[in-house]
Amino acid sequence: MTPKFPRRGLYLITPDSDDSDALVARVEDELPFAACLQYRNKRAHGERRESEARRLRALCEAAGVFFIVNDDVALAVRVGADGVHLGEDDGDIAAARAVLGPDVAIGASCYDDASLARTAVAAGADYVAFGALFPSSTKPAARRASPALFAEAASLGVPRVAIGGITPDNARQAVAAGADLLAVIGGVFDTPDPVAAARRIASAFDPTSPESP
Ligand SMILES: Cc1ncc(COP(=O)(O)OP(=O)(O)O)c(N)n1
Ligand SMILES: Cc1nc(C(=O)O)sc1CCOP(=O)(O)O
Ligand SMILES: [Mg+2]
Repeated sequence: MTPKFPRRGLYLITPDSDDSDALVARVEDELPFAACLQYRNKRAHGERRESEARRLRALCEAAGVFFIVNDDVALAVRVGADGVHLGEDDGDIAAARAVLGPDVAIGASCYDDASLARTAVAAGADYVAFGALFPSSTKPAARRASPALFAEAASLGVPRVAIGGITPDNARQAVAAGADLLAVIGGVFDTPDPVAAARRIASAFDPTSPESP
């Protein structure tokens, strides 16, 4: 049975990489702290992209982590992903739903715009993402999203993902604004200790967990 998209937690996204083995090894270490993993490698194409997606799909299956493919509905189908993430240039949500059927999750980038989120949910999206919440070194030109968007989108009834510049130090701010999941690349993978960073971001959802220095 296809798992349901998680309601809360760390939504890890793979960093760009030219080395498949290194990419898979890096992700494996942080998976225990993730509710969800998105395969996003803008440097991989064709067979390498498919092979990386298959390897990560298998790791997620074993770890019980929800697996999402970025941008590419056909690749998501080929590797049996649990979901696909679509941005403004990645095709129509209703068309993706028609291909994927009811059980594969669709996530939608909504940038800084609550009306995009309403349209996406009406078209069949299972979660919405707003960003960039903080300045992002991965995507420095990303337009900035107001923290107020998360409250505005609460009535949509789907998980709200925050993305862009999230780090262990600002993760609690994003959760306090109403984000249900925190999507992170650099705040985990560009740190000296990615496992510790992933653990700290995951702990932002636990109000009883003391903030570590
Ligand atoms: C969870 C999540 N949110 C937003 C994005 C960005 O999607 P998009 O605007 O299509 O940009 P690219 O990631 O394709 O460069 C995302 N991937 N994941
Ligand atoms: C891929 C992406 N999309 C964004 C958006 O705002 O839609 S920000 C972003 C980059 C996320 O990486 P980092 O965690 O390193 O900032
Ligand atoms: Mg995209």
